[in-house]
Amino acid sequence: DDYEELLKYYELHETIGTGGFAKVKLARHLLTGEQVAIKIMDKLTLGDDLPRVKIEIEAMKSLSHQNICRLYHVIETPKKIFMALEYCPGGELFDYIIAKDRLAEEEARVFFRQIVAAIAYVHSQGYAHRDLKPENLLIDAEHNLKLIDFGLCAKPRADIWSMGVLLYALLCGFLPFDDDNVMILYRKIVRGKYEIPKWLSPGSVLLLHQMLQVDPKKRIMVKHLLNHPWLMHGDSFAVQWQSKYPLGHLDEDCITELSVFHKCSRESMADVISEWKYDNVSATYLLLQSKKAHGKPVRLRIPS
Ligand SMILES: COc1cccc(Nc2ncc(-c3ccc(C(=O)NCC(=O)Nc4ccccc4)cc3)c(OCC3CCNCC3)n2)c1
Repeated sequence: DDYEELLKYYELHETIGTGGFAKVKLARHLLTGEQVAIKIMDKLTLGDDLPRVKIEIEAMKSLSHQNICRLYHVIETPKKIFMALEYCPGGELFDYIIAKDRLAEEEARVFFRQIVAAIAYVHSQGYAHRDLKPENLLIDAEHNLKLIDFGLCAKPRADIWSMGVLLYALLCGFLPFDDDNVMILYRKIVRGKYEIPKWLSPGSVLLLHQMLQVDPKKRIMVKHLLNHPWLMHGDSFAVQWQSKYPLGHLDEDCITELSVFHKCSRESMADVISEWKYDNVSATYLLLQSKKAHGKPVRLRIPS
Protein backbone atom coordinates (compact mmCIF):
# COMPACT_ATOMS: atom_id res chain seq x y z
CA ASP A 1 0.00 0.00 0.00
CA ASP A 2 0.99 3.64 -0.17
CA TYR A 3 2.44 3.78 3.36
CA GLU A 4 4.77 0.79 2.99
CA GLU A 5 7.86 2.78 1.90
CA LEU A 6 7.24 5.55 4.46
CA LEU A 7 6.95 3.07 7.35
CA LYS A 8 10.38 1.59 6.49
CA TYR A 9 11.99 4.81 7.73
CA TYR A 10 9.48 6.50 10.11
CA GLU A 11 7.06 5.61 12.88
CA LEU A 12 3.92 7.76 12.54
CA HIS A 13 2.26 9.55 15.48
CA GLU A 14 -0.63 11.98 15.90
CA THR A 15 -1.92 14.49 13.34
CA ILE A 16 -0.66 18.00 14.18
CA GLY A 17 -2.43 19.90 11.44
CA THR A 18 -4.70 19.68 8.43
CA GLY A 19 -4.35 22.33 5.72
CA GLY A 20 -6.21 22.81 2.45
CA PHE A 21 -4.89 19.82 0.54
CA ALA A 22 -2.55 18.29 3.11
CA LYS A 23 -2.43 16.59 6.49
CA VAL A 24 0.63 16.96 8.74
CA LYS A 25 1.53 14.15 11.14
CA LEU A 26 4.20 14.01 13.83
CA ALA A 27 6.66 11.15 13.18
CA ARG A 28 10.01 9.79 14.32
CA HIS A 29 12.87 8.96 11.93
CA LEU A 30 13.96 5.45 12.96
CA LEU A 31 17.71 5.67 12.20
CA THR A 32 18.35 8.99 13.98
CA GLY A 33 15.48 8.99 16.50
CA GLU A 34 14.68 12.59 15.49
CA GLN A 35 11.10 13.91 15.31
CA VAL A 36 9.90 15.10 11.91
CA ALA A 37 6.67 16.49 10.46
CA ILE A 38 5.26 14.33 7.67
CA LYS A 39 3.15 16.28 5.19
CA ILE A 40 0.77 13.89 3.42
CA MET A 41 -0.90 14.90 0.15
CA ASP A 42 -3.35 12.83 -1.85
CA LYS A 43 -2.71 13.08 -5.59
CA LEU A 44 -6.40 12.64 -6.45
CA THR A 45 -7.44 15.46 -4.08
CA LEU A 46 -4.62 17.63 -5.43
CA GLY A 47 -5.96 17.29 -8.98
CA ASP A 48 -4.79 20.24 -11.06
CA ASP A 49 -2.70 21.51 -8.15
CA LEU A 50 -0.30 18.56 -8.56
CA PRO A 51 2.08 20.38 -10.97
CA ARG A 52 2.27 23.37 -8.60
CA VAL A 53 3.06 21.06 -5.70
CA LYS A 54 5.89 19.47 -7.71
CA ILE A 55 7.29 22.96 -8.51
CA GLU A 56 7.17 23.98 -4.85
CA ILE A 57 8.82 20.73 -3.76
CA GLU A 58 11.64 21.40 -6.25
CA ALA A 59 11.91 24.93 -4.86
CA MET A 60 12.11 23.67 -1.27
CA LYS A 61 15.04 21.41 -2.24
CA SER A 62 17.10 24.56 -2.84
CA LEU A 63 15.99 26.38 0.32
CA SER A 64 18.38 25.63 3.18
CA HIS A 65 18.28 28.31 5.90
CA GLN A 66 18.23 28.55 9.70
CA ASN A 67 14.79 30.25 9.68
CA ILE A 68 13.07 28.02 7.12
CA CYS A 69 11.66 24.55 7.89
CA ARG A 70 13.95 22.12 6.05
CA LEU A 71 12.72 19.49 3.62
CA TYR A 72 14.37 16.11 4.44
CA HIS A 73 12.69 13.42 2.33
CA VAL A 74 10.15 13.09 -0.48
CA ILE A 75 8.34 9.77 -1.11
CA GLU A 76 5.93 9.53 -4.05
CA THR A 77 3.60 6.52 -4.41
CA PRO A 78 0.74 5.83 -6.89
CA LYS A 79 -1.78 7.78 -4.76
CA LYS A 80 0.25 9.88 -2.28
CA ILE A 81 3.10 12.36 -1.90
CA PHE A 82 4.86 12.31 1.49
CA MET A 83 7.24 15.07 2.58
CA ALA A 84 9.35 14.66 5.71
CA LEU A 85 9.96 18.18 7.04
CA GLU A 86 11.62 19.83 10.02
CA TYR A 87 9.41 19.52 13.11
CA CYS A 88 9.03 22.57 15.40
CA PRO A 89 8.14 21.52 18.97
CA GLY A 90 7.13 25.08 19.90
CA GLY A 91 4.10 25.10 17.63
CA GLU A 92 2.67 28.14 15.83
CA LEU A 93 3.72 31.73 16.52
CA PHE A 94 0.00 32.54 16.33
CA ASP A 95 -0.76 30.48 19.46
CA TYR A 96 2.32 31.86 21.23
CA ILE A 97 1.22 35.49 20.73
CA ILE A 98 -2.34 34.65 21.87
CA ALA A 99 -1.00 32.91 25.00
CA LYS A 100 1.13 35.97 25.89
CA ASP A 101 -1.52 38.51 24.79
CA ARG A 102 1.25 40.45 22.99
CA LEU A 103 5.09 40.40 22.94
CA ALA A 104 7.45 42.89 24.56
CA GLU A 105 9.28 45.03 22.02
CA GLU A 106 12.61 43.22 22.63
CA GLU A 107 11.13 39.76 22.00
CA ALA A 108 9.19 41.06 18.97
CA ARG A 109 12.46 42.51 17.59
CA VAL A 110 14.34 39.17 17.92
CA PHE A 111 11.51 37.32 16.16
CA PHE A 112 11.07 40.00 13.50
CA ARG A 113 14.80 39.95 12.66
CA GLN A 114 14.42 36.20 11.98
CA ILE A 115 11.37 36.78 9.75
CA VAL A 116 13.28 39.46 7.76
CA ALA A 117 16.28 37.08 7.44
CA ALA A 118 14.04 34.27 6.12
CA ILE A 119 12.30 36.55 3.59
CA ALA A 120 15.57 38.19 2.45
CA TYR A 121 16.96 34.67 1.86
CA VAL A 122 13.80 33.45 0.02
CA HIS A 123 13.97 36.57 -2.20
CA SER A 124 17.71 36.00 -2.83
CA GLN A 125 16.74 32.56 -4.18
CA GLY A 126 14.26 34.24 -6.57
CA TYR A 127 11.08 33.37 -4.70
CA ALA A 128 8.49 35.23 -2.66
CA HIS A 129 6.31 33.82 0.11
CA ARG A 130 2.63 34.00 -0.74
CA ASP A 131 1.05 33.42 2.60
CA LEU A 132 2.97 35.16 5.41
CA LYS A 133 0.88 34.88 8.58
CA PRO A 134 1.50 33.87 12.21
CA GLU A 135 0.14 30.34 11.49
CA ASN A 136 2.96 29.83 8.96
CA LEU A 137 5.71 30.77 11.40
CA LEU A 138 6.68 27.99 13.82
CA ILE A 139 8.84 27.99 16.94
CA ASP A 140 11.71 25.47 17.14
CA ALA A 141 13.38 23.85 20.15
CA GLU A 142 15.73 26.85 20.59
CA HIS A 143 12.85 29.37 20.46
CA ASN A 144 13.79 30.46 16.94
CA LEU A 145 11.23 31.08 14.18
CA LYS A 146 10.92 28.85 11.10
CA LEU A 147 8.96 29.86 7.99
CA ILE A 148 6.76 27.20 6.36
CA ASP A 149 4.34 26.57 3.51
CA PHE A 150 5.66 28.45 0.58
CA GLY A 151 3.30 29.38 -2.15
CA LEU A 152 5.90 30.46 -4.67
CA CYS A 153 5.18 33.45 -6.82
CA ALA A 154 7.43 36.16 -8.19
CA LYS A 155 5.86 39.19 -6.45
CA PRO A 156 8.47 39.99 -3.75
CA ARG A 157 6.85 43.39 -3.12
CA ALA A 158 3.73 41.57 -1.74
CA ASP A 159 5.83 40.26 1.21
CA ILE A 160 6.72 43.66 2.75
CA TRP A 161 3.11 44.55 3.52
CA SER A 162 2.52 41.07 5.00
CA MET A 163 5.62 41.50 7.18
CA GLY A 164 4.18 44.80 8.41
CA VAL A 165 0.95 43.02 9.40
CA LEU A 166 3.05 40.36 11.16
CA LEU A 167 5.10 42.94 13.08
CA TYR A 168 1.88 44.70 14.12
CA ALA A 169 0.45 41.35 15.37
CA LEU A 170 3.66 40.67 17.35
CA LEU A 171 3.61 44.10 19.04
CA CYS A 172 -0.15 44.50 19.52
CA GLY A 173 -1.61 40.98 19.82
CA PHE A 174 -4.32 41.76 17.23
CA LEU A 175 -4.38 42.59 13.49
CA PRO A 176 -4.11 46.14 12.04
CA PHE A 177 -6.97 45.44 9.60
CA ASP A 178 -9.66 43.00 10.67
CA ASP A 179 -13.36 42.46 10.11
CA ASP A 180 -15.64 39.44 9.80
CA ASN A 181 -17.15 40.99 6.69
CA VAL A 182 -14.59 40.56 3.90
CA MET A 183 -15.82 43.64 1.99
CA ILE A 184 -15.42 45.89 5.08
CA LEU A 185 -12.00 44.30 5.68
CA TYR A 186 -11.00 45.04 2.09
CA ARG A 187 -12.09 48.70 2.45
CA LYS A 188 -10.05 49.05 5.66
CA ILE A 189 -6.97 47.61 3.88
CA VAL A 190 -7.14 49.90 0.87
CA ARG A 191 -7.84 52.88 3.17
CA GLY A 192 -4.67 51.90 5.08
CA LYS A 193 -5.71 53.37 8.45
CA TYR A 194 -5.08 51.34 11.60
CA GLU A 195 -5.13 51.85 15.37
CA ILE A 196 -1.84 52.79 17.11
CA PRO A 197 -2.03 51.45 20.70
CA LYS A 198 -0.43 53.62 23.39
CA TRP A 199 2.23 51.01 24.25
CA LEU A 200 3.94 51.24 20.83
CA SER A 201 7.33 53.01 20.79
CA PRO A 202 7.86 55.88 18.31
CA GLY A 203 10.47 53.75 16.46
CA SER A 204 8.03 50.87 15.96
CA VAL A 205 5.24 53.24 14.84
CA LEU A 206 7.56 54.70 12.16
CA LEU A 207 8.61 51.24 10.91
CA LEU A 208 4.99 50.05 10.73
CA HIS A 209 4.12 53.21 8.77
CA GLN A 210 6.93 52.43 6.27
CA MET A 211 5.77 48.83 5.79
CA LEU A 212 1.98 49.29 5.72
CA GLN A 213 1.98 51.92 2.95
CA VAL A 214 -1.01 51.27 0.67
CA ASP A 215 1.03 52.30 -2.39
CA PRO A 216 3.61 49.49 -2.95
CA LYS A 217 6.06 52.01 -4.42
CA LYS A 218 6.12 53.89 -1.12
CA ARG A 219 6.84 50.79 0.95
CA ILE A 220 10.29 50.22 2.47
CA MET A 221 12.38 47.58 0.61
CA VAL A 222 13.67 44.40 2.28
CA LYS A 223 17.27 45.51 1.77
CA HIS A 224 16.58 48.70 3.81
CA LEU A 225 14.97 46.63 6.56
CA LEU A 226 18.23 44.71 7.13
CA ASN A 227 19.87 47.71 8.84
CA HIS A 228 16.75 49.69 9.85
CA PRO A 229 17.26 51.60 13.18
CA TRP A 230 14.37 49.76 14.89
CA LEU A 231 15.80 46.36 13.96
CA MET A 232 19.29 47.46 15.03
CA HIS A 233 18.09 48.96 18.35
CA GLY A 234 20.44 48.38 21.28
CA ASP A 235 23.83 47.05 20.24
CA SER A 236 22.39 44.75 17.60
CA PHE A 237 24.08 44.57 14.22
CA ALA A 238 22.48 44.35 10.74
CA VAL A 239 20.31 41.27 10.11
CA GLN A 240 22.53 38.31 9.06
CA TRP A 241 20.21 36.87 6.42
CA GLN A 242 22.66 34.51 4.62
CA SER A 243 22.23 30.78 5.17
CA LYS A 244 24.31 29.12 7.94
CA TYR A 245 23.85 25.76 6.14
CA PRO A 246 24.68 26.30 2.45
CA LEU A 247 23.88 23.21 0.37
CA GLY A 248 27.41 22.86 -0.99
CA HIS A 249 29.03 22.40 2.46
CA LEU A 250 28.96 18.83 3.88
CA ASP A 251 29.60 18.16 7.59
CA GLU A 252 32.55 15.80 8.20
CA ASP A 253 31.17 14.15 11.37
CA CYS A 254 27.84 13.33 9.66
CA ILE A 255 29.63 11.84 6.64
CA THR A 256 31.84 9.72 8.92
CA GLU A 257 28.88 8.33 10.90
CA LEU A 258 26.96 7.55 7.69
CA SER A 259 29.97 5.90 5.95
CA VAL A 260 30.65 3.70 9.03
CA PHE A 261 26.96 2.71 9.14
CA HIS A 262 26.87 1.90 5.40
CA LYS A 263 30.35 0.28 5.53
CA CYS A 264 31.62 2.43 2.66
CA SER A 265 34.37 5.04 2.19
CA ARG A 266 33.84 8.66 3.28
CA GLU A 267 34.46 9.83 -0.30
CA SER A 268 31.76 7.59 -1.80
CA MET A 269 29.39 8.58 1.05
CA ALA A 270 30.04 12.28 0.33
CA ASP A 271 29.33 11.66 -3.37
CA VAL A 272 26.02 9.92 -2.60
CA ILE A 273 24.92 12.74 -0.24
CA SER A 274 25.88 15.40 -2.81
CA GLU A 275 23.37 13.93 -5.27
CA TRP A 276 20.61 15.29 -2.97
CA LYS A 277 18.00 12.72 -3.99
CA TYR A 278 15.85 13.59 -0.93
CA ASP A 279 15.65 9.88 -0.17
CA ASN A 280 16.51 8.29 3.20
CA VAL A 281 20.22 9.10 2.74
CA SER A 282 19.41 12.84 2.43
CA ALA A 283 17.01 12.61 5.40
CA THR A 284 19.54 10.75 7.56
CA TYR A 285 22.37 13.18 6.71
CA LEU A 286 20.20 16.28 7.36
CA LEU A 287 18.81 14.86 10.62
CA LEU A 288 22.34 14.01 11.83
CA GLN A 289 23.31 17.61 11.01
CA SER A 290 20.28 18.79 13.02
CA LYS A 291 21.29 16.56 15.98
CA LYS A 292 24.78 18.09 15.89
CA ALA A 293 23.34 21.64 15.77
CA HIS A 294 21.25 20.80 18.87
CA GLY A 295 24.29 19.44 20.76
CA LYS A 296 23.17 15.80 20.47
CA PRO A 297 25.58 12.93 19.59
CA VAL A 298 26.06 12.44 15.85
CA ARG A 299 25.06 8.77 16.07
CA LEU A 300 22.73 6.41 14.18
CA ARG A 301 20.62 3.68 15.81
CA ILE A 302 21.23 0.07 14.81
CA PRO A 303 17.79 -1.07 13.52
CA SER A 304 16.36 -3.62 15.99
C1 LIG B 1 3.73 21.02 19.50
O1 LIG B 1 2.56 21.44 18.91
C2 LIG B 1 2.66 21.79 17.61
C3 LIG B 1 1.55 22.43 17.08
C4 LIG B 1 1.57 22.81 15.75
C5 LIG B 1 2.69 22.56 14.96
C6 LIG B 1 3.81 21.92 15.51
N1 LIG B 1 4.95 21.65 14.75
C7 LIG B 1 5.05 21.60 13.42
N2 LIG B 1 6.26 21.48 12.86
C8 LIG B 1 6.40 21.49 11.54
C9 LIG B 1 5.29 21.62 10.71
C10 LIG B 1 5.48 21.80 9.27
C11 LIG B 1 6.79 22.06 8.80
C12 LIG B 1 7.05 22.38 7.50
C13 LIG B 1 6.03 22.48 6.63
C14 LIG B 1 6.42 22.97 5.29
O2 LIG B 1 7.50 23.48 5.07
N3 LIG B 1 5.61 22.92 4.35
C15 LIG B 1 6.10 23.52 3.15
C16 LIG B 1 5.45 22.86 2.11
O3 LIG B 1 5.02 21.76 2.30
N4 LIG B 1 5.39 23.57 1.01
C17 LIG B 1 4.68 23.08 -0.02
C18 LIG B 1 5.25 22.12 -0.81
C19 LIG B 1 4.50 21.61 -1.83
C20 LIG B 1 3.18 22.05 -2.04
C21 LIG B 1 2.64 23.01 -1.24
C22 LIG B 1 3.39 23.54 -0.20
C23 LIG B 1 4.72 22.18 7.01
C24 LIG B 1 4.44 21.84 8.34
C25 LIG B 1 4.03 21.69 11.34
O4 LIG B 1 2.89 21.72 10.59
C26 LIG B 1 1.64 21.83 11.26
C27 LIG B 1 0.85 22.94 10.59
C28 LIG B 1 -0.53 23.08 11.26
C29 LIG B 1 -1.30 24.22 10.59
N5 LIG B 1 -0.54 25.47 10.64
C30 LIG B 1 0.78 25.37 10.03
C31 LIG B 1 1.60 24.26 10.71
N6 LIG B 1 3.92 21.70 12.67
C32 LIG B 1 3.79 21.53 16.84
